[in-house]
Amino acid sequence: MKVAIIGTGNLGLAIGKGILDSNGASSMYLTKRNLDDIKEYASYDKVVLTSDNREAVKNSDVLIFAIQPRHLEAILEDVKDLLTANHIIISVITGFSISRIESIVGSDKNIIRSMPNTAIAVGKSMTCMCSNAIGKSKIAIAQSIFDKVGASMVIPEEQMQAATVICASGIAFWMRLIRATTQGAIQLGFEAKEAQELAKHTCDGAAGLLLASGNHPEEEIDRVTTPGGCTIEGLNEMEHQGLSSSLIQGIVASFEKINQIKKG
Ligand SMILES: NC(=O)C1=CN([C@@H]2O[C@H](COP(=O)(O)OP(=O)(O)OC[C@H]3O[C@@H](n4cnc5c(N)ncnc54)[C@H](OP(=O)(O)O)[C@@H]3O)[C@@H](O)[C@H]2O)C=CC1
Ligand SMILES: O=C(O)[C@@H]1CCC=N1
Repeated sequence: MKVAIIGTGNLGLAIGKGILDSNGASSMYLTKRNLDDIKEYASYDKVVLTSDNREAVKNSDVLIFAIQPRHLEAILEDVKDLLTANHIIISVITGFSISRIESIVGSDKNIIRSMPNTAIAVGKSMTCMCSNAIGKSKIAIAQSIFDKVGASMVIPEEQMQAATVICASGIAFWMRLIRATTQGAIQLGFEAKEAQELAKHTCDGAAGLLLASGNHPEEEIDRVTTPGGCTIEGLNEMEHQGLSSSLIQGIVASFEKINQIKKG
């Protein structure tokens, strides 16, 4: 698979790294205007660095657009005469609809809108995606790329905003929970570094238990809560202080904001 990342910034580089680490591409073009930021990748066998998006499109089958929303239209206009029915066009751009992309490049192109998260850099992204009518036949190819760097799910386009909040912003939400746990551990007497290790690995273990067993979180909670013990005491106090409620309200606020941004 010949892959091009158009716009190798924070997310584009994370995707590129994830695909390279998983041997998911036979060649990879990385584009941006200022190549100094990614010059360390020049020494990779399969990688070509260029500021010429047209060169990248000509030499690749899978095109992953990871620029800021305000740049997409001009870049698509610039390359659209090179796009063919064989290209798989993947946009990771927040809030940019498939119909808007079709209006620039045509509805006869395979267009996939996907929302990975930054854990793609370590092979653990939860990536949601949807496609236009013609792109449905290629979505399995896109999934095979993103499954190498985590898990993927095909969803209707109407759910992409919600998926952005849960999976992309979700990385930030989970980081805050890990930070708060770290602060708690420091208050209980651990050194900051130790506290962070304890919080990170416990979080990883909790998610790992659910992924491996398919159990509901409450089932795993039941296994740790000794009647009259310290776990239920802590859990109930967290709920008295509104833990679940504040998380749900935060998620809903984030969703309302993303919909406002879309309308704006
Ligand atoms: N799923 C997620 O977790 C997240 C998704 N996003 C979405 O991903 C997209 C990218 O976000 P992010 O990586 O944070 O943004 P960045 O600004 O870090 O990256 C965009 C890159 O595009 C490059 N660029 C700009 N113009 C061009 C051009 N004409 N040709 C080629 N490259 C160009 C810029 O480099 P240079 O200036 O050198 O050209 C820059 O490095 C956004 O649209 C955002 O909506 C964002 C954050 C999180
Ligand atoms: O914060 C944001 O608006 C973007 C979308 C998802 C992650 N970052």
